[in-house]
Amino acid sequence: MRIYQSEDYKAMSRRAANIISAQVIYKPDCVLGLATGGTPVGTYQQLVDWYKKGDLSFAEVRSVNLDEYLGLSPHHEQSYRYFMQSNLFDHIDIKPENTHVLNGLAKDPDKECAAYNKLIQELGGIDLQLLGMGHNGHIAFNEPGDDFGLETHVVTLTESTIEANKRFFESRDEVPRKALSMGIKNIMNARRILMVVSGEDKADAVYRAFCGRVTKEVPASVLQLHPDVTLVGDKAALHKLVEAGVSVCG
Ligand SMILES: O=P(O)(O)OC[C@H]1O[C@](O)(CO)[C@@H](O)[C@@H]1O
Repeated sequence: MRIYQSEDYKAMSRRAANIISAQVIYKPDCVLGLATGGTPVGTYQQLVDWYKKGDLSFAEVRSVNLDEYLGLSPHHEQSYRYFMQSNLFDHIDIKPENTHVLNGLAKDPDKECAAYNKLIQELGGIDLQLLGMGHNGHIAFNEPGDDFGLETHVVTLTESTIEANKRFFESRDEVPRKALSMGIKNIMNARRILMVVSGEDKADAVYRAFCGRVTKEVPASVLQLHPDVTLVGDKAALHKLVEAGVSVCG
């Protein structure tokens, strides 16, 4: 596992974007696993910037997103499809038909999940999976206690995730209680993982994920078992790792 420590959020975002752009340059038709949440926004802005300068093209890239709220239409401003369109897809040359986000309005959510697993397989698997991490150590919407063997499935969000995500909605009541999410198994099957973390409020989760034992209670801890993980964080998010003596690259 490689850990890169950046001075601040901007530098962290630039470094993460560098790793993604290297993947796209190395394999122009790669399959990128993409994430939502506040943390990757700066990474997407940097990629858009490089695309606009003509340094990068996504014309052949295929993408699969980690998760989507159940019950939200793709046009809902808090849906993850909307997030991806407004933060990335609408500003680069990726072909719309090559972008895949779970359908939050699927009539049969279990069928939608099964079809998504098949899709990932048909695309040839994920080359590089971008991940953020929740304060309780969740990755995608895999909450503490979820089985590591699960593929894409319907999830009931924990109170802690609802609490963390209410900042995006008018009120707590509007936060959907369920979501569709890739499982830990899909994530672990990705050839490479890139996790981005930022801020003091993530320092504990980072420490528990990478210095603690591997446990379902901290879903991100499973990444200790993946052969190719890069963790990119700012000083505030990584300081507990550094204090524990874990070696990081500057
Ligand atoms: O980057 P943020 O906004 O802290 O979110 C962390 C995690 O929470 C989620 O947004 C889901 O709650 C994930 O998609 C993300 O990885």
